[in-house]
Amino acid sequence: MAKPVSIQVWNPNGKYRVISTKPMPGTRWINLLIEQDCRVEICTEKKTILSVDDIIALIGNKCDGVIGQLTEDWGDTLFAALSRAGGKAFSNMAVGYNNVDVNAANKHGVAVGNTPGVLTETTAELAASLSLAASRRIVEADEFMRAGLYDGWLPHLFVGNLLKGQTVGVIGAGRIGSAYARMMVEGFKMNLIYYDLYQSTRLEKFVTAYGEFLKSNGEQPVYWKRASTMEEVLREADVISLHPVLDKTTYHLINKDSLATMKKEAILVNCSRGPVVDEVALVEHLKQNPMFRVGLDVFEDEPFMKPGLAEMKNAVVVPHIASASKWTREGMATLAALNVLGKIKGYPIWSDPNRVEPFLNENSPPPAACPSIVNAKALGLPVSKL
Ligand SMILES: NC(=O)C1=CN([C@@H]2O[C@H](COP(=O)(O)OP(=O)(O)OC[C@H]3O[C@@H](n4cnc5c(N)ncnc54)[C@H](O)[C@@H]3O)[C@@H](O)[C@H]2O)C=CC1
Ligand SMILES: O=C(O)C(=O)CO
Repeated sequence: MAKPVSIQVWNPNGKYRVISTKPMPGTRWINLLIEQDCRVEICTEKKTILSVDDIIALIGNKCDGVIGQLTEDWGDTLFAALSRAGGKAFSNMAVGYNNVDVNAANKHGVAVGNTPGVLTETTAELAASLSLAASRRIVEADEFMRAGLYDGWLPHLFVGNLLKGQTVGVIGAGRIGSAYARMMVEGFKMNLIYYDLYQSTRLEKFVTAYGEFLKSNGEQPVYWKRASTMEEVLREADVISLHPVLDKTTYHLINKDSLATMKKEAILVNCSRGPVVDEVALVEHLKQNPMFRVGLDVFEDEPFMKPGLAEMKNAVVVPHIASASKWTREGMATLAALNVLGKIKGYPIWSDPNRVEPFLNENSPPPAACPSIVNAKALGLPVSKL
C-alpha cells in the first residue's frame, strides 16, 4: 500500500468529500463545488502519474466523488474502492476515456463523466499546427537556425509541401476531426476525403458551400469525398490526421501495411491516442522514407517514445498538449467538476454532450445537470429536460 499522498483542502467543513487527483487550471471549478457544500481535496503530490495505490489512499474511507486524469488506470480496483467509500461519481478531465473500464464502473454503480466539446477547436488547432510544422519543416528549420548553420538564402533550403489544392484525409470525423477538416479546407483550400463509421452531413455541406463560394469568386473550388474504406483515404490523401476514439477497432489502425499504402511524401498527424498507431512500424517507415513526415501529440507508451523516434528529423513530436489552451483546460476542469457535483446532487444528465456552452458561461450559474456521463444509459440515469 502506498503511503498517504499530500493534499490541499478547500472548505474543510463541506458535507460532500470530492477529490481531484491533480491541481486543475482556474478556480471556477473549485468555487462551484464549494458553493454546493463540497469539501474539495486536491492532490498536490509532485509525481506526475499517480498509481492505483496512491489513488486508493486518496479515496480513503469516505469519498463522494473523484475527478481524475487520463494517465490513471480506472479499473475494477479503483471503482470498488470508490464504491466502498460511498462514492457514486467519477469524471475524467478529458473527452477520451480509454483509461476507464466503464463495465467495472457499471458493476459498482459509479457514473463516469468526460469533457466533450470544450476542447474541440483547441485540439483541432494543434492538429493543424502539426500539419503545418511537418509540411513546412518548421522544427528542423528552427534547430538549424539556432545551431548557427544559416549562412544565406538558398533555392533548396528546407523545401516542403504546399497544402493548397492537395487533399486532406481525416480518419474519425467526429467533433475534433470535423473541426480540423474545416480548418484545413477553409484555411488552405484543400480537398477533403474522410473515413468514419458515420456520415458527417454537416461537414459535407460545409465543404460544398465553401467550394461554391470559391467558384463564384472565380477560384478553384474544393471537393469532399466520404471514403468507403480507410485504405481509400490512405491512398489518396496528402495529409492524414487521425481523430477516432481509441478502442479495439482502432488499436494499431495505422500499421506497417497501412503506412505502405500511403503516399511516399504524405504527412501523418496523430492527436487522438498513441496506440492508434503502431509506433515501431512508424519509426521503421520514417527511416525508410525520409520524405514522409509525421506530427505526433500522442505516443503508444506515454510518456515514452519508441526507440529511434526521437532521432527522426522527419518527425515533429510534442507532449500531449493538443487541448492545452487556457480557456479549454479551465473549461475541462469545470465540466469534470460539474459531472461529479451533478451526480452527488442527484441532477439528471444533460441531453446533448455536443452542446456544453451553458456550463461554461462564467456569468451565469450552470444548469442543474451533469454535462456528460458516458454510462448514463447503462445506469438508467434520467435525462435533463432543459
Ligand atoms: N491529444 C489530445 O490532447 C486529445 C485527444 N483526444 C482524442 O480524440 C478523440 C476524439 O474526440 P472527439 O472528436 O471529441 O470524439 P467524437 O466521438 O466526436 O469523434 C470520434 C469519431 O471517431 C469515429 N470512429 C470510431 N471508431 C472508428 C473507426 N474504427 N474508424 C473510423 N472512425 C471511427 C466515431 O464514429 C466518431 O465520429 C478522443 O476520444 C480522444 O481520445 C481528444 C482531445 C484531446
Ligand atoms: O481530452 C482528452 O481526451 C485528452 O487527450 C486531453 O485533452
